[in-house]
Amino acid sequence: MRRSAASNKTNIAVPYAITARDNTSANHVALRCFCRARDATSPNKVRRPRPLPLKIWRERGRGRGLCVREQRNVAQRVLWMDSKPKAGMSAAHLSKWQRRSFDISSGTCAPEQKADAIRGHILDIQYAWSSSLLSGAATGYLLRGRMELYAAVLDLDDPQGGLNNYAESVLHLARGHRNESVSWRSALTLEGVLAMPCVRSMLCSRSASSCPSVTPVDADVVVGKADHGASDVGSRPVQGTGMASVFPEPEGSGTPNDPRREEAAKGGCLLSLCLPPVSTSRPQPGVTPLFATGSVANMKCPTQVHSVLQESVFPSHQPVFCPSSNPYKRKVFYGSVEEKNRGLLPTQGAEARSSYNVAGKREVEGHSAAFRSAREQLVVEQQKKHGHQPQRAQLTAPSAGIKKSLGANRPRGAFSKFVSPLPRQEGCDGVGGVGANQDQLQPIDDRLKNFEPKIIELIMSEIMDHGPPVSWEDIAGLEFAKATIQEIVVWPMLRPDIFTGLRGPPKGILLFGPPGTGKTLIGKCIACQSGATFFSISASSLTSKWVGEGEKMVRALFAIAHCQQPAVIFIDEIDSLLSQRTDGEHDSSRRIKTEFLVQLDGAATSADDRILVVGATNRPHEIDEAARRRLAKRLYVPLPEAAARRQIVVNLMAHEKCQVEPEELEKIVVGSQGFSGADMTQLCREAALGPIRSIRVSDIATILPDQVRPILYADFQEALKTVRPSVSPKDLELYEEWNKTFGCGR
Ligand SMILES: Nc1ncnc2c1ncn2[C@@H]1O[C@H](COP(=O)(O)OP(=O)(O)OP(=O)(O)O)[C@@H](O)[C@H]1O
Ligand SMILES: [Mg+2]
Repeated sequence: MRRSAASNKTNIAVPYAITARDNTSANHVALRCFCRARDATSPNKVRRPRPLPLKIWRERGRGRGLCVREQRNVAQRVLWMDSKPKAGMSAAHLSKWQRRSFDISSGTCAPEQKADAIRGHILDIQYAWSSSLLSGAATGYLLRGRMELYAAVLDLDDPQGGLNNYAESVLHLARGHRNESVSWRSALTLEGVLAMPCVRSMLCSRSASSCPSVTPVDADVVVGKADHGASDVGSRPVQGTGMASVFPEPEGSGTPNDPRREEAAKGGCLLSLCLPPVSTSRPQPGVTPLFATGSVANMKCPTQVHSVLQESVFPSHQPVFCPSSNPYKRKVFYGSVEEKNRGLLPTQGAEARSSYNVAGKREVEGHSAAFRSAREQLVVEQQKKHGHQPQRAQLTAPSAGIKKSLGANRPRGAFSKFVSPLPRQEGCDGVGGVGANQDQLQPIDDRLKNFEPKIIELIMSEIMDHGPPVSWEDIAGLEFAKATIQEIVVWPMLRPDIFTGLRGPPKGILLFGPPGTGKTLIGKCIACQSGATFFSISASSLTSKWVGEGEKMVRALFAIAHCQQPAVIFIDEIDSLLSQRTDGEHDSSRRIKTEFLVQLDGAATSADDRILVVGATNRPHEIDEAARRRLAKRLYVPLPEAAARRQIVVNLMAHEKCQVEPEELEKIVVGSQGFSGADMTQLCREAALGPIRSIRVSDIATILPDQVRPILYADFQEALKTVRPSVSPKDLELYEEWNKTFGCGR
């Protein structure tokens, strides 16, 4: 039910309402209201407040439907009313709230009193919220104001006004003064205090006589937009000091009017410390230590102070980037740095700046500046190509801060979150934005505009970020397969200019062989080592119950891969997708196959495109002959030979406590003839359980990891009794046969 503003007003404007503002005049008004509420005939009695607004408040779901201001007013009133157990007590409670309000706003109160009063208010508000008298919004509003006031009282760096004087107590400990426990000795010494010059100088200025060992030094702190006028003397760098700053500072350039310094200050919370060599510096005449001048008082956010402390804990003399509480400032700061690094002109627009943001951050965070992933490279090239035409998404994106380019700038890693290729507004829920405003779901690349966003989303979710890193050394044996893959996949990605024409890589590879021989492992290795966008597609993700949907998926897959070049599409168990076409086959699966074959043939791609399809199967004979032709390089992944089996055991046992002599290892290798890589892994797992099985059941709960005996040859002997090869010789013959007929091995 809608209520008019006027009716709200009538209901809420009771004489007892305390205004939310804690200024003195507002409190006077409230107090006057309170006095008027007293019964004229019996002044000690307090008239009951009218219950209607409170009832409405409660009935309507704790103020839902009221604007924040109305909620605030009602909340104040509810607070007061609820803190009144009896009618006679109300005056006391009101006066308590009032007294605290006066304490908070008064200029004469001691900071301790102020802090107490604010704490009292906070407790009252919390109590009202926990008793379901206040809505979350009203509580948040009320608490926020008090928290800010509280923080202001606590963090004030004024010995008279501020409460947080940690240095005093630390100094007290460091001086070795006795405290409550006489026997306790502090391990802290002044010598042990980390080199934070400004703290030292402050400590020494406060206790000059008691800490002769500390060398006072000078510090220069540039903090956000701090006013350098009054405290400039203290913040001026001393010539000849070791400057640790983002911008290299030539000699004599540390003047207050230095444009770079101003730029740094614009960056928000950029903090640079000038740390002179401790042994040589003495305080300059007229240079006041930073803390004493009150410059830290200019640090409004606690994180800034935290940054100073961080510098003291990690005295690496590196520039400290204080994360600003204002994300916009942070963005601006990163932007400025990366513009410097990349030589972008400010006139090039927010689009260009934002698309470089991630790379810029990476540089700022100390990563290799030269490294650029394939996807980032693609974005850069696209920018160059269509420099004057901002991409579609960039035009439709709601703000520069959340632009994305088809996942190109996504953080990589096993646990990194999937980032949709579609621009999405803050607060828009639902993966893929299905059902969301279509205008906001425009794909970034024009080549993808004909595909439904949810299909693109689905395909993008199959892009495999680098999971647990797999290197070529992790794959035992399979030398021929590894060398061929490097030649086909890795080098052409590295040097596309050399691998052109006839040397151009094939469009498809088929890895076939018995189960558990490392085909999927090779796929993971390609994902890690090739530097290409790696799509790990399962056949099930390309099939759909909806007619025509499967083909669309296949088309979308290749279109996205086209946008994300160089790209590798890895299809594990490819036989289930590209099995031979038969007469009784379902129409939809036949169409998917056809579409896949068309795409694989490169109908929609040019010779310059770098899209490679890698299929893996242990049923190569079931693959459709047309698909077989298109997967031109068919590599046999056989059972591991003796050397490979040995390497698998050595690799796995390297992480365990193991005592196996070389000759015993040879016996294990001989005993595991016919085992696949997966079987060898299983053998090692079984052997690793041997030491555990030798522990008495009663000890298993208490034994320490160090007390578990190492894995011995005897454990392998036991394991060999239970682990059997998973590939039969008959199956092997089939693979060998197929390899001879269709394989590309020697
Ligand atoms: N050559 C190898 N080197 C090291 N480990 C291997 C090797 N081959 C197999 N393994 C081990 O076996 C496990 C299974 O291998 P993988 O999944 O790659 O087999 P696969 O060939 O894909 O089998 P399937 O055909 O059944 O899918 C791997 O995780 C790895 O631990
Ligand atoms: Mg596999």
